[in-house]
Amino acid sequence: MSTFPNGRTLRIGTRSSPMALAQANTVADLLRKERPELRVELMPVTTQADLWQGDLQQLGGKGLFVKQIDAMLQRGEADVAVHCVKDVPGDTPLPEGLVFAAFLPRDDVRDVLLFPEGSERRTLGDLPPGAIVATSSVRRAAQLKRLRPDLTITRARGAVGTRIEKLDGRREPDGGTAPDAMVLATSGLERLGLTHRGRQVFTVDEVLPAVGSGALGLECRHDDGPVADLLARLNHEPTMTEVSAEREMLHGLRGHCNSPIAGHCTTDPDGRLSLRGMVFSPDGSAVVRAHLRDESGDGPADLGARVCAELLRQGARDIIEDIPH
Ligand SMILES: NCc1[nH]cc(CCC(=O)O)c1CC(=O)O
Repeated sequence: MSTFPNGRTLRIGTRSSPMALAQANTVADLLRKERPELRVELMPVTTQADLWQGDLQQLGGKGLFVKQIDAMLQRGEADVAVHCVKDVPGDTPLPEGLVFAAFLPRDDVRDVLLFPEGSERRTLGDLPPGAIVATSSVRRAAQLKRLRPDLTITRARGAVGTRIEKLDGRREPDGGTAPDAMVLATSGLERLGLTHRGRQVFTVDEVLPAVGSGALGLECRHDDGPVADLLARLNHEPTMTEVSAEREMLHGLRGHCNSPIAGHCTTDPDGRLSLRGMVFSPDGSAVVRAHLRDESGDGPADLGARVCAELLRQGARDIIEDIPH
């Protein structure tokens, strides 16, 4: 076991959005608790993707939010990177030389519906026919259309707080028309202290969460033993196992960032893993689903591969290939 030298400052690379800063501060506090003498410092970066107002696809996809932070870590300008696992691309391995050293205990994985400030509406059912719901997630859009085919889905760009300002009409909405409702992650609202804005929390049966949702991943350089050992003390094993199963499934599906893919793994009371996966066409009209349990204890990689194989057997490849990207 190598120890992080006392004199050195541990630098945490993070995006500079309020949610990212809250997450990085959570990690910093946990590390200080673990090693009270440790000096921890945040290194906030406003990524190109954060500044870009246009279509993210034109810039190179949503993986860009993590790419720039990972590059800092690779260059040795930070010692740790904190990412929402959901934002870390699953089709490619982590950048050269980087590893996930730990995952924090998973927060609420569910998506939640919000209405403009002051609205009396509480559920999807309260929305009039043809109402506009904002989300940039193709996974949420497809599942909303399955629940309510009449809805119009529009984009929502920017940090979570910015999106809520657009919903409330305190800022110019994306596409010019103010949405009637918006879907966000429960965990994101919690991290910003905005839980009170959530109305209908969707069950995982209504809206299956994204792979990695609610989990924070802590990366470091694989050859940085002292930091890896320190981070390992924060690792929550069940979250690591569940996220591994979900990401194995995602990797096998070879989706792109326009693929509406959902995956959610839980640990049953008997300790066995249970993984659900779904792949949708953008309007939700086509869907394949699989739900398998790791009965024989073969582990997360095996379970992820089996759910993936079942989705592919049902035609997931065709659904994914049919979507422009
Ligand atoms: N795409 C942005 C993003 N990335 C992670 C979260 C929240 C945390 C999580 O779901 O893990 C959010 C906000 C949202 O989806 O509302």
